[in-house]
Amino acid sequence: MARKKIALIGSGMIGGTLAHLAAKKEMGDIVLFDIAEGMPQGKALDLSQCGPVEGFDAKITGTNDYADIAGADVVIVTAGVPRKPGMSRDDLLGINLKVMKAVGEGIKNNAPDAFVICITNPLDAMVWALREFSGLPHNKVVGMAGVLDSARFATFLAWEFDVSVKDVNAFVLGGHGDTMVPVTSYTTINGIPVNDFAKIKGVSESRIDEIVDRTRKGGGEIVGLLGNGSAYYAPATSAIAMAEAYLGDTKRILPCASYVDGKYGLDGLYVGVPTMIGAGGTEEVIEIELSDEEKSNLKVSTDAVEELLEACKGLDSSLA
Ligand SMILES: NC(=O)C1=CN([C@@H]2O[C@H](COP(=O)(O)OP(=O)(O)OC[C@H]3O[C@@H](n4cnc5c(N)ncnc54)[C@H](O)[C@@H]3O)[C@@H](O)[C@H]2O)C=CC1
Ligand SMILES: O=C([O-])CC(=O)C(=O)O
Repeated sequence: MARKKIALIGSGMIGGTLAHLAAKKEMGDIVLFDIAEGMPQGKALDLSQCGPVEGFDAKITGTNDYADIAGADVVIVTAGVPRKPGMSRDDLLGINLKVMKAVGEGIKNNAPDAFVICITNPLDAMVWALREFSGLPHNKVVGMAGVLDSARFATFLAWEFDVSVKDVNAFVLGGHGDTMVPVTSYTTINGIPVNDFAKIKGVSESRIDEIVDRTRKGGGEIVGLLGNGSAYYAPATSAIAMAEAYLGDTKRILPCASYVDGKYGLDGLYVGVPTMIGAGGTEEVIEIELSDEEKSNLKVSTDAVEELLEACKGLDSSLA
């Protein structure tokens, strides 16, 4: 059986990390694409030379030509610009929307059968625009954010309770902005609801609220510390988990920016919801019961995404 092919559009910090992870896991052969000349080729050479040390078989190539992504099984998109300290993700909308247009056309013309995972910010608007520009089916285009946001929530909870991260099952819904919705009612420590666990451990409700707030601002905290660019290790590993679910047809239930049309009272929007990923792409959006407060928090978050979609339509008339 031929090896799988993974195309990475954007070979910057996340793109390079994705390539390394995918190679180490022998997920398939890897094509690094970027508009910067020489850079994807250089990264591909460098990464190839990890093979003998780490013991992986993967052909890694770099390119500036979309024709080289032909036949890709999975395409992961990080092309565009990251934010700088003091900026919000939404400030990237204008510049990254143009990038999504070029990338969407490149995918449509060269890898129309791929499962496409978008990472570029502002995430929920960019994945929607990428789907529109590429014309691929909605179930084959998804955004990565919820796996990362949930991993941040889980990390902070594990630190607070001094327990293994493996036992923390944390859950974040909504858009990938500061209005995202960490859902404590669905967050457990190996099955024990987090609020019950907090009582057992003598952790106050206000401390849990602080952790929720830190999760919401988790991306900005790293942007502020790095000073130049944004997080890339955890974003890359989160997208790889989604790609593995597709390639292995594992039917994992992951929080993804999926196309929601009808459920959660939403009308044709990409936003973070529990999603089953298998060989069919995003096979099912799972609608969970939410409290009135959680519903109203989700509405604030989805309203913010809707505003961004309107802004996209204003900037590019082909989206209107
Ligand atoms: N969804 C999420 O949870 C997260 C999203 N991000 C976003 O991911 C994106 C990428 O982040 P990094 O890899 O750190 O940025 P980076 O700047 O290191 O890499 C981006 C790459 O895109 C390339 N590029 C620009 N225009 C292009 C085009 N038209 N076609 C192909 N390549 C193009 C650049 O040359 C650069 O190499 C940013 O928008 C960032 O905000 C970052 C972290 C988490
Ligand atoms: O904060 C940013 O700009 C990058 C990002 O989306 C994240 O790390 O969650």
